[in-house]
Amino acid sequence: MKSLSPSSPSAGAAAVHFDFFEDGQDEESIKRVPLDHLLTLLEHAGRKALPQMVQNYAEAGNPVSCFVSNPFIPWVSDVASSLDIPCAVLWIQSCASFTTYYHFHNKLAPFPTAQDPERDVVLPGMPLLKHDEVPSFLHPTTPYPFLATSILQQFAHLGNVFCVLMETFEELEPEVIRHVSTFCKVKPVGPLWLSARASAGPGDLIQADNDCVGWLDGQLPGSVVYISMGSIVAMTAEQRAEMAHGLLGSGMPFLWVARPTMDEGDDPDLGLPEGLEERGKVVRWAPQEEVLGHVAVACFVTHCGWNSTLEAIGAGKPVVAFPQWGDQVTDAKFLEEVFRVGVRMGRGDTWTKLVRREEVERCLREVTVGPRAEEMKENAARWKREAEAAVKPGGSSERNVREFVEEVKKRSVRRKTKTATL
Ligand SMILES: O=c1ccn([C@@H]2O[C@H](COP(=O)(O)OP(=O)(O)O[C@H]3O[C@H](CO)[C@@H](O)[C@H](O)[C@H]3O)[C@@H](O)[C@H]2O)c(=O)[nH]1
Repeated sequence: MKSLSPSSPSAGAAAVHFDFFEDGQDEESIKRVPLDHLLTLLEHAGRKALPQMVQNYAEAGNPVSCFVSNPFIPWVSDVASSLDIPCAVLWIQSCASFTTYYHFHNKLAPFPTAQDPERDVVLPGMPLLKHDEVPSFLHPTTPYPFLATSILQQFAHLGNVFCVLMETFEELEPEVIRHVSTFCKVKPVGPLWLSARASAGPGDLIQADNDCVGWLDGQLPGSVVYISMGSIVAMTAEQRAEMAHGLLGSGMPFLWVARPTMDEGDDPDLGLPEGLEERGKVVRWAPQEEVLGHVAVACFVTHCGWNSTLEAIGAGKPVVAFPQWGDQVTDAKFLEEVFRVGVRMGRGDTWTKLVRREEVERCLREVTVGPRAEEMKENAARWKREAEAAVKPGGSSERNVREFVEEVKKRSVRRKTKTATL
């Protein structure tokens, strides 16, 4: 990866400036590194690089006043402490997931175990979670225990951070936010994509296929299914075939973000049924926020990554929830049963299960036709209004961002005073 200096042109547009450090890997070798080892490599390189980057910024006249880490890089708070710079965390999943991980880490409630894998989980401020609604990395059968280890380290580092910024909003998860606030300084500041749009526009590292917006312009209002599985998950060839036939069976036009799996490499042939593209459009990366905001889109088939979940909420679109792993299974429950804007297509960790074409078709019909679909549409429209209000001046998230900035400023002044008196 190329390293950029503070004065280099940044990657990403508008409000967000991306900076990079060397991880010692080239583009080919990194593909062969297992995911758990990648996190270790990142930590190793990051612990060395961050102090140097901080110094570079100071020398360029832009001293760093605060670090904001995310749940996969908890070691950042150690670096911040060693430099005497305040550190916050941006928790980029739901508050429901946060409290679940917190209770698991601190052994505050019983969770499914190898001996009792189907145990329900009861937590304060939360609806009951069935065993397949708990973030799947915490389940004894997970093939990705190292991801749980990595996320849980965040909770061991909570004492190092002065605030947990959360990508959610108070009106969306009121009870659980209230409960978490009793043991942790949490500030819900989302949906961040809505506030970024209102300020200067988001940055995006991946080039989107913008033609698909022109294609959407030619479709009838409320007619199109949008399908996307986020930035990590790709459907297997078998699942792609079932999805394709389900879409054909539904009779609805569609915009589908489809990529080969890691095992398939960069092969451009996705093996989709012939004639499929007469009925819809398949792209490798879409400008998702714009797509979800488009009047032609009727519903969103999503893997329920938390960003996609909040983008659906903020755009007011009903969803077919197709969770794959981790927090997505919890998000799917909330989308269906708490926010009441969607139906679940398969339960729990669907990573290794196949969802058949009939089920795809049934879910698409359920979310777009009939009284239940109307109710979901109304709920989605209400959440859109709530999300927009949260980030407007005076809204709950906007107030929390302002309070956070004031706190950083105060801490910065205190640090300067301390340095001056030494
Ligand atoms: O064609 C596409 C596809 C996706 N996106 C964007 O990519 C992001 C995807 O994020 P998310 O929905 O959260 O999915 P993942 O990329 O899979 O996110 C990982 O990180 C999330 C936040 O921690 C977790 O909730 C997920 O489970 C985990 O898989 C969203 O902002 C989308 O708008 C695009 O812009 N264009």
